[in-house]
Amino acid sequence: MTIQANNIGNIDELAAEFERQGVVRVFNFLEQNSLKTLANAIEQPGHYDNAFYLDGQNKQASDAEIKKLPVATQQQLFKNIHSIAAKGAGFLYGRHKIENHSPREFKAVLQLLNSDNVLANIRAITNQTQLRFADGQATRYRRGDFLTRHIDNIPGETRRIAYVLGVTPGWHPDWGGLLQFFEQDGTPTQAWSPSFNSLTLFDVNKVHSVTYVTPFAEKNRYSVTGWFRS
Ligand SMILES: O=C(O)CCC(=O)C(=O)O
Ligand SMILES: [Fe+2]
Repeated sequence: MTIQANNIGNIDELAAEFERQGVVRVFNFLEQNSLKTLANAIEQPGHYDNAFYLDGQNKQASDAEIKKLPVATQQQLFKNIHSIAAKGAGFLYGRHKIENHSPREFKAVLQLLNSDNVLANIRAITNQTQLRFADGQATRYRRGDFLTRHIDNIPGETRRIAYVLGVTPGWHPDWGGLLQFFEQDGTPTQAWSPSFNSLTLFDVNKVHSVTYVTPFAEKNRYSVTGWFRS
């Protein structure tokens, strides 16, 4: 199976925008049939574990594993996740790291992002000539999910450019789930609604978050995210 991209558009304009603000969006990234195939696969609930931050560690547990816990323990778990989040650290969302055993639609999108053509375009847009490959994960943010402020540049890893491919049609910006950027001091700057079929690219040193998905969101926020690495 293959997933295909549309023509990426005017590289010089995209590069100028990236240079100006360290973030740029490519709209209408995937070809229509490929987009439908991916959107259909990404909504299947079985793919995801809940990723969250607790006791200073990144953890993962499926819905079934959480449901098996006594109700009081479940409540305490979310209380603990929230009390760390209140201090500005942490996250809760559904995550599926794309690996060999992943659904073929997920592998195909990662293959596209690693194709010579896409890699060359991303290098040209970001002026990062040393990019070698992309890793990826499918993510699902449900009501109550969030990812607090952070940067993606982790010591010891070779992440250079973060990407987010929006795979939810008809997202309402009042539902939350915005990709929010900040100044270093925490002042909010731009926020992007996770618009369908847009590929957002940003510098891994930019401070950002995914805002809380509100209790009245009528959909889940799905995307494929990851990093172009050197
Ligand atoms: O989903 C997004 O918009 C951004 C995700 C993100 O910042 C991350 O996974 O590090
Ligand atoms: Fe991030």
